[in-house]
Amino acid sequence: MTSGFALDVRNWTETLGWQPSPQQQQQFEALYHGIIAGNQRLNLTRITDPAEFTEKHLWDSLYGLRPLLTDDWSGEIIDIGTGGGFPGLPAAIALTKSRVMLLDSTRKKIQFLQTLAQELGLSNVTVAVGRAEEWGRDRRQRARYDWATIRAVGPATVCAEYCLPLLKIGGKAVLYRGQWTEEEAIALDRAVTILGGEVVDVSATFLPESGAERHCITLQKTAQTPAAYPRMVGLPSQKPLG
Ligand SMILES: C[S@@+](CC[C@H](N)C(=O)[O-])C[C@H]1O[C@@H](n2cnc3c(N)ncnc32)[C@H](O)[C@@H]1O
Repeated sequence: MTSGFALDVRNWTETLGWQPSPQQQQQFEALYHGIIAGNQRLNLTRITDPAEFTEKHLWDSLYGLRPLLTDDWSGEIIDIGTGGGFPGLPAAIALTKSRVMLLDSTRKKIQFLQTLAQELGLSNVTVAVGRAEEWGRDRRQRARYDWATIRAVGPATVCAEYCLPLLKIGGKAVLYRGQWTEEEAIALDRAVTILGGEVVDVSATFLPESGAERHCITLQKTAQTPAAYPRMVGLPSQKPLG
């Protein structure tokens, strides 16, 4: 399709238990080129090298969704603060039966992602401009999603306040983190207890090429989130729970 992009997915079966089909490989490649083109006018990513993109955007996005990759999973995911479409777009490519909502507060990024999703032939993607705090209070969105993903949007306690109100009871949220400290774990436990959830998994790994440290923190919603949450726009990050 394009030159200069070598999608090296040799170890994906070993590390993810999953391999992309030829069509999915083409979509990943087209995603790379779309992001690089968009980067010229939007600040989407500092990662432009193809191998680094494969590891830090594609593999990293899918690592947090490993439990879904082994199934013919057909639920609804919301990617909160999706930015350039991560982890949401790799998720939509890999999970062909899922529906993926890409939410971001920056209109121009969302307009770009809408066009990109169409170019990639992703009919399972919907996009929206909005703040997670407002969406969590919107009756049409609250308690609607099976899974939420959130990467590089804020402290874990803030991410929990953005994600849990949007999940159905039993739904899960994956918080993508780099390092993970005891202090963060304690604060997150307190926050999720307030929000009607619990931490069900903390998975530490290293990126397969660079060896950079990653943690995926999985939350599960176990009860209705109290009506007071999420708090008004800006408050979760100004006064984090926990
Ligand atoms: C650093 S970028 C991360 C983008 C992407 N998730 C990734 O990992 O590459 C953070 C994004 O979150 C969005 N964002 C921050 N706070 C938000 C909120 N409360 N609601 C919706 N989007 C938010 C910003 O507009 C920005 O695009």
